Amino acid sequence: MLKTACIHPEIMRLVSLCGHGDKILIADGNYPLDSKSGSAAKVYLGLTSGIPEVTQVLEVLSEVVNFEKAEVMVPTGEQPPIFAEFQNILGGMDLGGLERQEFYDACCKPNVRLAIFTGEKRTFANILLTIGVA
Ligand SMILES: C[C@@H]1O[C@H](O)[C@@H](O)[C@H](O)[C@@H]1O
Repeated sequence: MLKTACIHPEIMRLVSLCGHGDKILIADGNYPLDSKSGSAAKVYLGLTSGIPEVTQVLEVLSEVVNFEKAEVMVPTGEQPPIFAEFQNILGGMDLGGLERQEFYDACCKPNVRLAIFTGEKRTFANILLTIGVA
């Protein structure tokens, strides 16, 4: 077993092919990943309801790559509590907010290189991350 934070072969391969400015989507279990992630490579990690959570995947990816920007899909009402968890994991980074359709559009752009589907049950628990320099 590898001693790296991430031991998933396909995710490690795809992340290693990314560079500064490329984007990675970690999506909740309700996100229409197949139709709303453009040409990004898709990894279906969701096993059952709630496993894994988006925050667990974010924690692991944050160990292997630097992120310089993070965007979330914002609902019309209250801000979901998971946004504070995202910020915490990302060392207090501000989150950019996109409306639902804007978020889908951003995720369909060619610079989104990897899209990860989780079993996350919480809604509006998607995060679009931009890779920074190492
Ligand atoms: C309305 C929103 O649609 C998105 O695709 C989902 O990922 C969110 O959780 C929420 O259901």
